[in-house]
Amino acid sequence: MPTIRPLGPADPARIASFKVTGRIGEGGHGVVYAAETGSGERVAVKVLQRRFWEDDEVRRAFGADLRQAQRVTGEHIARVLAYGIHQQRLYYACEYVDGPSLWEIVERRGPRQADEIEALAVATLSALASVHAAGTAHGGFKPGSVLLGPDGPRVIDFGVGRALDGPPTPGRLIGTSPFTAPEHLVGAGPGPDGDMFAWAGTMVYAATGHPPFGQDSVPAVISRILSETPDLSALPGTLLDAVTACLDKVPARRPTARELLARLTGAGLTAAPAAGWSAPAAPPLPPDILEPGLSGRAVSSPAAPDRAAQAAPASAAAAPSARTAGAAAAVPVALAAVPLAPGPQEEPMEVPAAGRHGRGHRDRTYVLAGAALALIVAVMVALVVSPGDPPRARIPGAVGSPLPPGAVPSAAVPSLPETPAPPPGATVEPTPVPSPSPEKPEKSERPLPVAPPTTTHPPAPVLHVSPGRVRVKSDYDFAVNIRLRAPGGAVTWRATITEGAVLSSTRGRIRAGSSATITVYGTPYCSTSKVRFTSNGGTRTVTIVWGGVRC
Ligand SMILES: Nc1ncnc2c1ncn2[C@@H]1O[C@H](COP(=O)(O)OP(=O)(O)OP(=O)(O)O)[C@@H](O)[C@H]1O
Repeated sequence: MPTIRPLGPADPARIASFKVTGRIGEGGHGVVYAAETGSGERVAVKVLQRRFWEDDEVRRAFGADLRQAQRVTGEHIARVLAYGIHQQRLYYACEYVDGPSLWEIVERRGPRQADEIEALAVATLSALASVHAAGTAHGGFKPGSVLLGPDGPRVIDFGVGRALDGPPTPGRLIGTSPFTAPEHLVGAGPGPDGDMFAWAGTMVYAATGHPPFGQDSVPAVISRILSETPDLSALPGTLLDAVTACLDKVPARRPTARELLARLTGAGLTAAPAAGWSAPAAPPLPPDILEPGLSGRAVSSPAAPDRAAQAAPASAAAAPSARTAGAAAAVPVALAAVPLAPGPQEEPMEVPAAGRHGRGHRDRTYVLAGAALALIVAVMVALVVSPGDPPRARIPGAVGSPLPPGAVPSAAVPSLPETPAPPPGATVEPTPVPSPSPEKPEKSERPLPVAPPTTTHPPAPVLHVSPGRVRVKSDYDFAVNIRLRAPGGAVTWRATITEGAVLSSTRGRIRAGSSATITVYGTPYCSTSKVRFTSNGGTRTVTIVWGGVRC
């Protein structure tokens, strides 16, 4: 089972509606936390690095791809439960799988036995078939994407790789894993065919402990992916044809997950190994052991106890097999621009310009579709503001367009209610009266009239709440600014929000006569978020109805 470490000072206590309970690990894209839902169910929440949130293109793709991923269900899937934005970071929550990844288990215990690999093949093909049937692709399948839970393998992170790799541009390589399909190396976007290539590589990894095309240096691995046939002799014979077919350099010639699944189950293979899943616990790996990536660094592997006993061929170690090595020289791909020692795994690698297709086309489609959806969505968003308890006033989402009939009732924008009387405990202090100074003799001997002592009320604190215009950047990316004002005395406020959105800040103090603005980031469709402000200037509730085309 994954080791859950305590949270550090920089870790969040909550992510949207999830209560964060510990830190599971950190990958190339972000940090994975253990968390709980309101009903105490354990989930894994991955919070991506901030650079992804900052990239408009990635944010848009993330929303579109995760929405599709949310529809994927299946026995061997860790379902995506929610996704959104948390403190300027993209996150997604998925089912927690109580087990190590295939990568961790192979690093610890060495290559897997034939029956386990066969079961792994069936389970992961079943998962990929579900992903592809939902109209999406995994986009980053690798040994780290397969978690070995107590009830069998579960595939995680589907759809995410597509979003995060970004669109192909001349000179930028898509995919940074040694399991990447050749077409991605020359600019095509991730898709089901690429998943099949990565699936085959993952099976080779399970059987040998090494990616099929090695992991020694970036140019060498790219070169082999593009032109060589790996050594598959360690695979169980039952999988040889399937894996060979999936490693075809021509994407269209690879079988689909569904076809392969039918073929393998037809031949009697099942998703359960003969001895059953042992759900082996993998102790945490030392920090210097990284998951195989085209990082330019070889993965150092500790001498695992049962590894030596496995018959992993020496030639299948980090270097390619003898059978594949010779062909590398013949590859006509100019790799001069590829850095030999690239930075972190996530950095895009430079390759000679390639054609723009695949993801580029998909992205353009998303942009257009997103714009159209955004327009539709924009007119279906409504805000409701109330001064604490109902009845609430309903106002349209101020997007400048009439709402479609039946979507959200339109109404005039009401003026926001004031908090009436000052709080009963307000102190009233007398205004100090200057006493005549003995050092300064008065010109007149007649005593000046002394004003009777006065008392003034300091301005009573009152909180005004004004939701602004709903900003719809894409069919996924909604935000509402809420302006808080303190026209009377200083106001100290706290905000809480129900599920489905994230606040830019949850507490603050506004000086008398000043204002502050907070942002509510909305994520899912068809839900309602309530932001409740409690303060010494009254309680206010803003109800946001996130409309959408699928409501
Ligand atoms: N749903 C989950 N349930 C339990 N553990 C998980 C889940 N998802 C990820 N983990 C664990 O969290 C840790 C970090 O996972 P992560 O996916 O970030 O690693 P990675 O594959 O190296 O990253 P990346 O895909 O970003 O390069 C791993 O130990 C992984 O097994």
